[in-house]
Amino acid sequence: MQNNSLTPILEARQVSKTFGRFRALQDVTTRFMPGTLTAIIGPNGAGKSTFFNVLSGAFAPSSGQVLFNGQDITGLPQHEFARLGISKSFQITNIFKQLSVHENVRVAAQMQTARYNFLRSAHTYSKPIEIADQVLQRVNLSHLSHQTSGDLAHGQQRALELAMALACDPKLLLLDEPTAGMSPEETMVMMDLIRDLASERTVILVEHKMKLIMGLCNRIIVLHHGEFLAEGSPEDIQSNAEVRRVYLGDN
Ligand SMILES: Nc1ncnc2c1ncn2[C@@H]1O[C@H](COP(=O)(O)OP(=O)(O)OP(=O)(O)O)[C@@H](O)[C@H]1O
Repeated sequence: MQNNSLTPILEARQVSKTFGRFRALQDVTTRFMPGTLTAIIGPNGAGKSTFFNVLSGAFAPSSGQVLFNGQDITGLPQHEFARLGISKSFQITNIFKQLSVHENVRVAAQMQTARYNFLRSAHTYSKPIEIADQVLQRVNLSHLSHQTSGDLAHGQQRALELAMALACDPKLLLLDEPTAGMSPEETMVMMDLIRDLASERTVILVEHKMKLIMGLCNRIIVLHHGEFLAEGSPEDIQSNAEVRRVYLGDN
């Protein structure tokens, strides 16, 4: 495995994904450098979620390769992605709604610590509690630690998902529409949090809210009909005529 600043932390090489005879992704090649905050955008049905799922290990690509720090991770099981340090935002349906906020994060943290502390039972019990305390503070949910998760407001549930992803201390964090369904106030809080998290790790997100993306990310990738269309800074993308035509509706 390589590990220098010129090695992409994640790379997709000619990645395609078919569902039956339908090709949802076609030969997508792109690189994600360490420390960058990248948004994947595109019109409805462009293949964003499919690409996100391939990058996070939820789907194996039908062809092509995914590399993490230069290591081929194509088709590895999801838990191997997590072990390498790739975490994705848990979907709300993955929250145990009957458990408390703290318990949910502890379960996520336990998956991480159990691997390293298999034979050290005392540490195995105390470490997840410590991690849960830290990440809940990080996402501003400490005051709701003992609340039943199902009773949280929508924005707080999304913050809890993020806390669960952070409990694994990922090197690469993948977020699928982190502000979906949030109020403008909740969106602002989440944006600040993502900006803060991105100062310490690589972040890739799929997001529909253009204003949010433009103010948050330093790189944008545009997909269209399952193909790579463009990449660049927010300014590059805003002024790209092809992107404006297919994505922003300019003629
Ligand atoms: N499991 C599946 N089986 C069949 N077709 C699928 C499946 N998942 C996605 N597709 C199709 O692949 C295409 C890309 O879907 P995808 O969800 O990746 O797009 P998207 O850019 O995330 O869209 P949206 O912005 O609407 O969420 C769509 O035409 C979709 O209908």
